[in-house]
Amino acid sequence: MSDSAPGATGLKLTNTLTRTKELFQPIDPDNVRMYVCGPTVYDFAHIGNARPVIVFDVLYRLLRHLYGAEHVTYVRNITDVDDKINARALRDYPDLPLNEAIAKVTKRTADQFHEDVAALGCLEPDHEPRATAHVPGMIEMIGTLLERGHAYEAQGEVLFDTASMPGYGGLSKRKLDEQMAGARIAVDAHKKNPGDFVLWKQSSAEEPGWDSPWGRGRPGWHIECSVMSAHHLGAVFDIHGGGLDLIFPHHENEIAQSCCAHGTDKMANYWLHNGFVQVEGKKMSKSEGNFFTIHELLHEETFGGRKWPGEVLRLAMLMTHYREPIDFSVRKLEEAESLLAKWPDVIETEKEPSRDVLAALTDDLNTPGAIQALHALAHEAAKNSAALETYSATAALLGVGPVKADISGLDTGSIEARIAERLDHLKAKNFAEADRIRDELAAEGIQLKDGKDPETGERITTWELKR
Ligand SMILES: Nc1ncnc2c1ncn2[C@@H]1O[C@H](COP(=O)(O)OP(=O)(O)OP(=O)(O)O)[C@@H](O)[C@H]1O
Ligand SMILES: [Zn+2]
Repeated sequence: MSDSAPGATGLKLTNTLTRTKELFQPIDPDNVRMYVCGPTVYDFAHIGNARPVIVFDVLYRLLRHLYGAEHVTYVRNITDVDDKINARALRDYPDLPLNEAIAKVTKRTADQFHEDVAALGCLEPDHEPRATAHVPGMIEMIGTLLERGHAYEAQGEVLFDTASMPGYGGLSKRKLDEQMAGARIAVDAHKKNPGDFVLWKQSSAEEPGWDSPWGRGRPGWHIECSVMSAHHLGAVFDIHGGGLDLIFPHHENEIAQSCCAHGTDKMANYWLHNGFVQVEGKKMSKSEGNFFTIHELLHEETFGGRKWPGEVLRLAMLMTHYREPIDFSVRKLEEAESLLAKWPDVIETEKEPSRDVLAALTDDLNTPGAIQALHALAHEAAKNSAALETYSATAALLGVGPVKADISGLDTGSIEARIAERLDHLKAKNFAEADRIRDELAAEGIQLKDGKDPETGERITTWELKR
């Protein structure tokens, strides 16, 4: 394939399917399609969970730059069916009916997740499907897998028959017989092969469930992503991403289900996986207890005795290549903060981003190289206004630096109406009410700046969104 192939932009990505860096060529350059596995919403997200969100946000921004913003579709799901959610609901709301308790846990966690990743400068995906809204699609896909001889029923479960798929294990390069060794045969006696995984399982009266041809039950985790990705992106799409730990079994099983249900030999053409955020050489994870939540890093003083701005956390994450491990440390954050402190404020500009930065990013998202080039440009930008514009366009492309937040989702009419109301209160010397409005807006992240109109001398108030 050459750089002049249709849709080729020179972007190269390391594809886990082939373990090589490949030239990216979209199926349809008018609609470049990417799916990233999102959070299971039962608890605060930790800074390790933030890594795929930030990494794929940079890839999303880059694709939008290369193909045009309206030619990229990014889907990141929310897993709101999971036994860990049920357990949390029972623990936190023992007096509520289970469905209500689950709804409370998932709403609380998803809202927190959105707040956290917005503070890290991440754009919202184009679609954010929730598993609970796609159960009929899952039942349909499981039915197809049964019909086609890729699944079987046993002891109230529907299981995927891994032996029915000759290419099973192609992503993780695991062979079925390797999975056999070390398998707990006694526990899994109802499975034909130990690697067979659950598509559907029956629910007891106390567990959440949906009616299905196999009784009232709930879907397994893997089928959720196969259905939600096909719904928004089709049977075969361009990029599928997530953390390294998802290669096996989650992504392997997504591929098995999707390919066998749709009769395709691929689910996505490029599979990208980010490395781990580690603490003292170990994966940061909830089960190890060695984690820091995004929320506490932003708002509490538990890590290094202070709070850390979202911009610093984001830059620190991008200073390491996405496939490498990151040791999460105070030093790393301080390094990012001192870089940011040297960079000028970003200005509005239509200018193209720096070619050096683009060259780094299109080389398998080389963000450390991009940051180095941006730093050199920031130095220039302090002296020269053309460089300031290029620097600004480049910082905006990466979503780093003191970038003004995206206000496109805000109700600006309501903000302006409240500002006008506050000005009326100030004129009437009704200061308490004026302050109340200012505080209310501040709580929404809207910061007011009072000034004077140079001609009339009248008080004017402008606002900006603080991340
Ligand atoms: N330490 C980490 N570093 C980088 N990515 C991570 C890390 N831990 C989880 N992820 C990624 O975060 C995303 C959300 O995954 P998920 O909700 O399953 O978290 P998790 O694996 O349950 O977290 P934990 O391992 O702490 O229980 C996935 O893409 C996963 O690969
Ligand atoms: Zn998934």
